[in-house]
Amino acid sequence: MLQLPESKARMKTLVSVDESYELCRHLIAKYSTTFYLSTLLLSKEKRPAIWAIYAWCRRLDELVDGPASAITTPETLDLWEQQLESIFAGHPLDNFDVALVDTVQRFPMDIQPFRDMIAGQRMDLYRSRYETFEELYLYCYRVAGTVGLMSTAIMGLDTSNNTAPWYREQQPHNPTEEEIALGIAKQLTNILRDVGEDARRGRIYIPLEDLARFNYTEQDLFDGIVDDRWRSLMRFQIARARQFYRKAEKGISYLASDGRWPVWAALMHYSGILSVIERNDFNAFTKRAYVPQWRKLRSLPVAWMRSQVL
Ligand SMILES: CC(C)=CCC/C(C)=C/CC/C(C)=C/CC/C(C)=C/[C@@H]1[C@@H](COP(=O)(O)OP(=O)(O)O)[C@]1(C)CC/C=C(\C)CC/C=C(\C)CCC=C(C)C
Ligand SMILES: [Mn+2]
Repeated sequence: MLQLPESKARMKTLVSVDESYELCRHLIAKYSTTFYLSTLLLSKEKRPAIWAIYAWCRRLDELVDGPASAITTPETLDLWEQQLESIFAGHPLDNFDVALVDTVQRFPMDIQPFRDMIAGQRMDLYRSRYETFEELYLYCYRVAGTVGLMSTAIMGLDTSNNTAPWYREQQPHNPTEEEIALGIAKQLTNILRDVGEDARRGRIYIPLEDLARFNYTEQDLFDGIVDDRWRSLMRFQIARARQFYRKAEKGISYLASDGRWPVWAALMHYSGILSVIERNDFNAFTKRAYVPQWRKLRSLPVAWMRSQVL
């Protein structure tokens, strides 16, 4: 179980930078094999930095989502925020933070996306419904769009894409919106895949305005009713998520070349979850939509081709 660190006063000597990256590597490999495998396609310098970011995000998410979430309060997140400030000031307070301090020094990045993610996790402490898509979008930006901004700071951009004559007059394209779009698409996908699990915890992320549009009630959702109203509602949600994937795809060619393959691979895997939901006749309540390992492996050469030519 992940825990907040002991208080500063009781802090023991921290591990070395290498040992800390190893802790982060273990954490990502344990929680998310697919993310972990995608990071192996990155250069040796960038890979551990992504692990450090992942570990910070995952530990934060576990505070509000994991087994110890019952004892997480807004004050816990205040503490986490103070710890973040300390990381950016160069002072790690626990063994995982040692790697992140090294990462933010080697790959200068803005602290704001990290603060925004804490704000997103805070929303999970007091909200279990979203009235409109605009409200849900803010949540998705905070808990997932921010990951795009953090990761791109490490993966880097390749400005040689901006050398065509028509760029001379303009600012080079900065793919911030596309970076965020991939996080949004991924989060919308998570929401559709986990709809049953979330309902069992009393949570509904699908905007209530959408439920109303398809004449589907909260009670129907808690009862796991799969009928034509539900199928139409899900088709609508899936189409929306795919719009964000399409937007994200347009930004990948602006990434430094070693980042394009892993990002294509990750994108194809997440968007594949939507197709599995369709194949399951939209029954996300009792059938967990997952992409089998062989299919993920099969998509790697296609992801590579796309990373070379698109
Ligand atoms: C130009 C362009 C397209 C650039 C690409 C930018 C890029 C690499 C974007 C990555 C976007 C992305 C993969 C976002 C992940 C979002 C995510 C998984 C959010 C999860 C939130 C809470 O959701 P929930 O509780 O429903 O999920 P679980 O069931 O608990 O999983 C998060 C859990 C927040 C915490 C996020 C993470 C732990 C993921 C961090 C991932 C990385 C740092 C790796 C990204 C790197 C690559 C190579 C794809
Ligand atoms: Mn979670």
